[in-house]
Amino acid sequence: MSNILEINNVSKSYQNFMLQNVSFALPEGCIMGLIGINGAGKTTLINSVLNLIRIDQGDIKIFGMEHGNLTTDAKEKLGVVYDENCLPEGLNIKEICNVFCRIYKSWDEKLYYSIIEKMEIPSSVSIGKMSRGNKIKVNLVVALTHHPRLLILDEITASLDPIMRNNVLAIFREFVQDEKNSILFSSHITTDLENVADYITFIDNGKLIFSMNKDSLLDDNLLIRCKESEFARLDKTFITAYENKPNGVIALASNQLKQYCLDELINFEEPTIEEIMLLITKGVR
Ligand SMILES: Nc1ncnc2c1ncn2[C@@H]1O[C@H](COP(=O)(O)OP(=O)(O)OP(=O)(O)O)[C@@H](O)[C@H]1O
Repeated sequence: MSNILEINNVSKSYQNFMLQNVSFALPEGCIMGLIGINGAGKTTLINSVLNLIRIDQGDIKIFGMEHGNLTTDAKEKLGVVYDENCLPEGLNIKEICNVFCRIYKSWDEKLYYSIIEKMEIPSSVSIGKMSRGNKIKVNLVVALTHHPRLLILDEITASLDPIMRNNVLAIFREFVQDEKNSILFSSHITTDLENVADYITFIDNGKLIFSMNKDSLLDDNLLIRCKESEFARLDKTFITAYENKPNGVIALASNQLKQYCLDELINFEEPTIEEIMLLITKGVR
């Protein structure tokens, strides 16, 4: 399995923020969720990948090519959707199709109308008159219709209702089924990522905390809720982060703790991605 996207030691600084030495790779046929709290650097990273901002250091390869030197064909194989409408507001569904079929060689009109129908997008109104969720959906349909190999999505699911989110997640699963296509998508809705992601990349304050297989992430970590006195007795070697709460302590620990902890009062749970993210971001490490 080769990598569709490779990010090596990427740094980018703004006056009050720095993306620091971020490295990770997205293999073919996989969905990667990019997580982090507001201002962590997700959009900065995505804009760096897309060469929309100039990075200070590092290198980024898409389809094995340096991201600033993509051929026209390679650019066609890239689908990008932001959390805002990037299509002309005055055009309706048919007019969008008429415009984009001239731009993309691989535009697939049949696919376009079939996803429009699947996503229940109103076809007679212009984009500008659509709801925010429908606007995002049309942007996603356009991105899918030129048969990209890599989809990059920045926080798009937050604008969709739960039923439509499920529809879209099913489309994502179908999209990567051929094991050639991949998706990098940032989201605050970590349950969506629990459903579809193969990998999770977590950045906090511009630093990469981890980029790893989702199943390993959930298997390797334990969540502990216990009294302060119980927490005091635990071997801290295995504690990744913890937070003092009014009714005790909540902690994230390595799965290895289970083998060494003989305290029967301690209850181990499988953490959610959100619990992992919040404890690492807000807890004591
Ligand atoms: N053009 C810019 N000039 C200066 N600072 C910037 C610029 N763009 C982003 N930043 C800063 O970089 C930091 C990271 O922002 P970024 O948008 O990448 O975060 P994010 O993780 O995508 O956040 P959110 O979840 O809120 O979308 C923020 O502190 C932001 O203010």
